[in-house]
Amino acid sequence: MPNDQPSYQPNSPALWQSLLPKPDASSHKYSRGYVLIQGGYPVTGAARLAGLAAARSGAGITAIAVPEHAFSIYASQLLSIMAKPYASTPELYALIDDQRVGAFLIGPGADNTEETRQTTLTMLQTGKPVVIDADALTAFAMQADRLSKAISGPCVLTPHDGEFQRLLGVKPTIELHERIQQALTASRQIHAVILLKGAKSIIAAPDGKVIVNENAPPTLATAGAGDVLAGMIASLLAQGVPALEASAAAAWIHGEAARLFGTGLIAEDLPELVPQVLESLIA
Ligand SMILES: NC(=O)C1=CN([C@@H]2O[C@H](COP(=O)(O)OP(=O)(O)OC[C@H]3O[C@@H](n4cnc5c(N)ncnc54)[C@H](OP(=O)(O)O)[C@@H]3O)[C@@H](O)[C@H]2O)[C@@H](O)CC1
Ligand SMILES: Nc1ncnc2c1ncn2[C@@H]1O[C@H](COP(=O)(O)OP(=O)(O)O)[C@@H](O)[C@H]1O
Repeated sequence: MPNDQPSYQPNSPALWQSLLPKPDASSHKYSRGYVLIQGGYPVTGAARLAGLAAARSGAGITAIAVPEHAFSIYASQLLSIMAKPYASTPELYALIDDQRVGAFLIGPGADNTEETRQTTLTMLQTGKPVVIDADALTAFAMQADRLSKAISGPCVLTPHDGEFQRLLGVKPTIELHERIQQALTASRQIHAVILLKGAKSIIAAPDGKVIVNENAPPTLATAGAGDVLAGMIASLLAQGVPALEASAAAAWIHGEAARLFGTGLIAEDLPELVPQVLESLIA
């Protein structure tokens, strides 16, 4: 009897370790990757967590585009990560137009608004890698076709079950093979890598490749862990790692950092442990 269950690979460093970026003597901060994150208001912690994660994952420059009225909130708690204020939509789009940006992240704390939708579409128009998470997924609830039409470059969507259901009108199941099929169908429909988060995260690419990440302790079920993961993926994309491998590597490293920390994990702890995990993988 033919086996029509979708095939997948368990996530392991062997799938992506050789692609991890290594700085050398010719590196400068821009050549190591510039991540631009959309920062929202009043939920400001999420983009900052993502920024920390992007920077600790090796991006040479991480910046958060912030509405001018929220600038002091962001800037007061950021040092190496830059808060870039904008007073108008054209000013925000000028930040997005910066040729040096290597990858974008939108969603953490962005709010479910028309502005979030338009900013996402503007990022996608650049053709550069874009990570779409959290509120930027919700902002396209039942409008996945609008996203798929706009995607022209590498793109990773990182829904949890609720966001997946809002975006596509399909409730993810628990059964692994059916869940893989759901992620794969979404990936083909949207033309993006889908990282469907959970205890076992499914990472599906439009070409049919699927990786399942099980390196994830349950302590990751904590506020902001997804924001950190999104920042890590954006960082690897900005450093030139392809979308499927960037997603798989980030998921594995994220889980490993959580495992190293152990009990009492909060999202802030994850970026701090990423360098230790990267060191063991790159050495
Ligand atoms: N430090 C910060 O600043 C932080 C800021 N954050 C930012 O907050 C913003 C919105 O966050 P949010 O928690 O309000 O929205 P969301 O996660 O969509 O939950 C809404 C509902 O969805 C459902 N649901 C179904 N499946 C689910 C699942 N697997 N995991 C979770 N939920 C699931 C569930 O409803 P239920 O199914 O239980 O009825 C749930 O009540 C967003 O911008 C984010 O970036 C956070 O990241 C935290 C740290
Ligand atoms: N029970 C669990 N076991 C392992 N990992 C989990 C579990 N629940 C959630 N995670 C992981 O934790 C992260 C939670 O992300 P998300 O739901 O977006 O949270 P937030 O919006 O608060 O950042 C994801 O990487 C997900 O895979």
